Amino acid sequence: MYRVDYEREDMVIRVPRRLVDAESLSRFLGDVTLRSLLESTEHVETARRMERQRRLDQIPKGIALLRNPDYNKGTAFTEEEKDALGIRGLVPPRVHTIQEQMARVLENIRRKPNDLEKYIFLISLQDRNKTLFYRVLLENIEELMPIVYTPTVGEACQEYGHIFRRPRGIFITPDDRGRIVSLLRNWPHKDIRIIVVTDGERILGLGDLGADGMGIPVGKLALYTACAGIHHSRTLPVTLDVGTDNEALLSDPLYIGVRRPRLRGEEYDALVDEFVMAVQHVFPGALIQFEDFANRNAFRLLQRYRHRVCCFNDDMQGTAAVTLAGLYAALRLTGGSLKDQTILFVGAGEAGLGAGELIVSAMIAEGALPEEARSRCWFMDSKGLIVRDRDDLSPHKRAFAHAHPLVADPAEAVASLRPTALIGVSGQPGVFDARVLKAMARVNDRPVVFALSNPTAKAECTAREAYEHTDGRVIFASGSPFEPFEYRGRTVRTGQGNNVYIFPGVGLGVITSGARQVTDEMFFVAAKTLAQMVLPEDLEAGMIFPRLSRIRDVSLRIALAVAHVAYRDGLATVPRPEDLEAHIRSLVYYPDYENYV
Ligand SMILES: NC(=O)C1=CN([C@@H]2O[C@H](COP(=O)(O)OP(=O)(O)OC[C@H]3O[C@@H](n4cnc5c(N)ncnc54)[C@H](O)[C@@H]3O)[C@@H](O)[C@H]2O)C=CC1
Ligand SMILES: CC(=O)C(=O)O
Ligand SMILES: [Mg+2]
Repeated sequence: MYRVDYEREDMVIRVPRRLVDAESLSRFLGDVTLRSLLESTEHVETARRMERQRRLDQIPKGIALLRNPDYNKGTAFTEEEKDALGIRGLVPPRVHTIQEQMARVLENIRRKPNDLEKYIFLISLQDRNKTLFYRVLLENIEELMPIVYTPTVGEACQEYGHIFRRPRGIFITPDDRGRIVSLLRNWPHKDIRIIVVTDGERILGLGDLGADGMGIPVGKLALYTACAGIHHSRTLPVTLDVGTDNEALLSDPLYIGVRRPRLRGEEYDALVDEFVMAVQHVFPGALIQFEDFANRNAFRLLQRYRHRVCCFNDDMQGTAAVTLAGLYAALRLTGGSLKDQTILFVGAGEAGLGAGELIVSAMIAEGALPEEARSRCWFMDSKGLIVRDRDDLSPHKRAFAHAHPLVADPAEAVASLRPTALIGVSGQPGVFDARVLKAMARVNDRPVVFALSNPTAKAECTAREAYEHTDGRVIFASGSPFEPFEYRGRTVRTGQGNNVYIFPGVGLGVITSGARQVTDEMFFVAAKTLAQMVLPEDLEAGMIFPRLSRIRDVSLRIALAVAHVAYRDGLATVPRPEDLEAHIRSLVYYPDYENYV
């Protein structure tokens, strides 16, 4: 009897010994791909040959191979492959290594006149050769993340219709009601584990970009692969194109989306509901990440689905975890405990309130009473401080309304509340002006200031401003990266407080354990793990997050912590492997060329 290990790592099938010849074995196996034979007798060679032939049969041949980004290797096909796959003469004679190809890619990128051109080049590479795209991204993550992700992805979304080359992901419109299952079935890959979905209404801090927001799910999923090693064929970007209220887009002849005002109310909810249920049907158990929905829908959708399906909202929960991690790391510099901090959020939306709730739980875990914990988190929105006397507060905001006079000026709020940490999630550039920063420096030895709004142009202040107006005493992080700069004779390198440190690892932990739900506890352990991974030398240099070059390790550790929670809390559906870490490691994809012959 053979023990056969299939592509679905959790499946072992017993093959009866009577299936001695390749043909009957092949019939028995159907179209499942045989990955390796672990135990066998005299038929190992036959089965291996059969597997090689089956693999070769799957691979497109001739010019179709060079046009297929899943299989294309560009100039890296071997001499044997050129003959076996019918491409001799269709590629140049010289065979390059992937390292040589990466050098060419980097030379091209660095030659581009601006970041948008770099984005176009990189996305075109993703269209031609995915292995090379992900390898270059992985090995040059510090240089290239600002291109495929914030800030450049924001500019790319603003120009999406104008720079459009090839479609990517699935677009679902109101006209698709009743047929979303069939749209999902059109996707070429069948084993989807992670879906990032947006309706484009709040793309970063840039507002309603309609269907052009597709750049965000595409970018986030590229990071799932680069940062956590989740194979790209298991990911799916989705845009619910429900129209846009952005007049400039509606009148732009090159806009790619449906030209209609945004769908609202029951019809909107019904479309989202059909989508979520269609995912359960076509890709059962896939993790759905809600991304960049506007405030008015985000809270409601998370509430509706978080206990029913495997999903989370990245802007609320992912951002919450990275913010909490930043605070924990800052405490390693300032001393003291979280429950004794006073935190002022400027911005009381998805990101701010999500972070507030997680911080309250973390303070309670340290022994604070719930009311005590809440009283340490203060919020400002566009109308000023969130206080008890206001009668315009949503229930989410009211949970943080404390007794205080209404103050509209953040500098005044800082002077009055004396926060130890100031967190910007308002999407309003310049809100942390010299007065605000100086006020923070007056009431703290080491003021903690996070300007988390994206993209860079929306940051509440720049890294340099934060240093200059606090005599260099600030502990700073920003949602989008700032270049290192010279300050009083030393090079300051600040950290990026962005949910990219969280969602890839959480996703990896969830899909490897087969978690049925994504819980707040998972984000809590993700935050703790992330903060622990900040090295003393990072802190020394001014960084309260690990260098991005360590992101794969960070994601792996977070995945492990998240999977532990899934097993401990009875949420896992994959049997617990003996060695969880080895199991997760074995599933991590490293982009390298496969030998086809
Ligand atoms: N660094 C990161 O990982 C993340 C950053 N963000 C960024 O955070 C920003 C906000 O995102 P969401 O919370 O989802 O948006 P949201 O629309 O839900 O909330 C924005 C909040 O800012 C408030 N606000 C507007 N103008 C203000 C002003 N002048 N003063 C004080 N408050 C003001 C609004 O009243 C609202 O409460 C965006 O720029 C987004 O890119 C969001 C998620 C993750
Ligand atoms: C980073 C992110 O998710 C945002 O700015 O929306
Ligand atoms: Mg987002």
